[in-house]
Amino acid sequence: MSSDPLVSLEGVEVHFTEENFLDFDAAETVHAVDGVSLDIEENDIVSLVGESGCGKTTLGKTAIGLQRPTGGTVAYRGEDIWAIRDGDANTDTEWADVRTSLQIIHQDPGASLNPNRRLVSILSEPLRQVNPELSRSEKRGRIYSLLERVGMNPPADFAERYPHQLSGGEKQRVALCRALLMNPDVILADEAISALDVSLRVEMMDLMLDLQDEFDTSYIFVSHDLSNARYFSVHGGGKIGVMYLGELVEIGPAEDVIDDPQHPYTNVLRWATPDLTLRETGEPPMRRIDIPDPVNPPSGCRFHTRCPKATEVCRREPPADYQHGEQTVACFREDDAHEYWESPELTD
Ligand SMILES: Nc1ncnc2c1ncn2[C@@H]1O[C@H](COP(=O)(O)OP(=O)(O)OP(=O)(O)O)[C@@H](O)[C@H]1O
Repeated sequence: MSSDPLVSLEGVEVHFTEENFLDFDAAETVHAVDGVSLDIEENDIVSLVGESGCGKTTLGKTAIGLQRPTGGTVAYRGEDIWAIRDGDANTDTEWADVRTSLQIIHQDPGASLNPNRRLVSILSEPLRQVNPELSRSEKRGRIYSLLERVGMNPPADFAERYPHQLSGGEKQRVALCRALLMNPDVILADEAISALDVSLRVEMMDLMLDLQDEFDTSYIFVSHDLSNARYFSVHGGGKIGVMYLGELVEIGPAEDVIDDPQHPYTNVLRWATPDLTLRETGEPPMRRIDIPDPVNPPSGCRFHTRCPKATEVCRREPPADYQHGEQTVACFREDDAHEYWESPELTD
């Protein structure tokens, strides 16, 4: 067995260049992800949180090989996945196997389930790919037992239904079954519970966690909702990674990040999550509420334009990653000897 992480991102950057059809010289580059390094281990859980547009989905898709990075590397078990994809790697690893190992479930499962096929046919497809040796009745047996396992009873009845005959929660369970039947190493759950009724969200997260051990998989859980990310990562013993304008500003064990946030932006997210009942004051702990444009991210620390703790040096210099216990934090405040402490406070 290799000791390499399952998936390892090193200095990953994803920039999207958008043409301006009125002025071809004025193409704009969106800095969706910048300089992110992150490891996903076996049976790991990493929840990615942050405001809309901060790059969570792009980072998740990059980690599972659905988005090619414009800079940095993404390795699967120590091998560069894009070199495998391009046939440039000196390896026996096949791109098709990498693709099978890295799965996704979306916010809208309905869109990814073929409306013209019954569930038994939708769920036979991954088995055909991964276990071609199974007979028809063995496939059916596996599908029934998994449907039963995710609470869709009686399975023989559900197996004959079409996607439009299912509720949103049932569709999401089918999407989860389909991903699991691929026998994946990692599932990217991209806002996978956000569209469900609040009462069903915890049920779905519990189901995903129960199935994690049985199927030996890791999750990258993308959510704009810190309380869901907390539930998922705390119950699964995983991490929370906080993103701001394309950068990972804090990552660590879920309880540490929630109970003892080190980055001033993590504090804002915590403040903005009423479920956490952690609001200490009526005012948000930041100087401005507007999010800067990812086409033109601020210099230095990207959060300096809103940060209540920013000093002149934050405008000038991007902070390094500092270690605070098991948390990794991109903020000068972690370094007692940094010139930050002598630098004049930003007030504009
Ligand atoms: N294919 C694309 N082409 C151009 N820009 C893109 C593309 N995909 C994403 N972006 C931009 O990249 C930035 C990050 O988007 P992303 O969807 O990763 O953020 P997010 O944190 O997942 O947001 P949300 O929670 O709203 O889904 C945004 O500014 C978005 O508009």
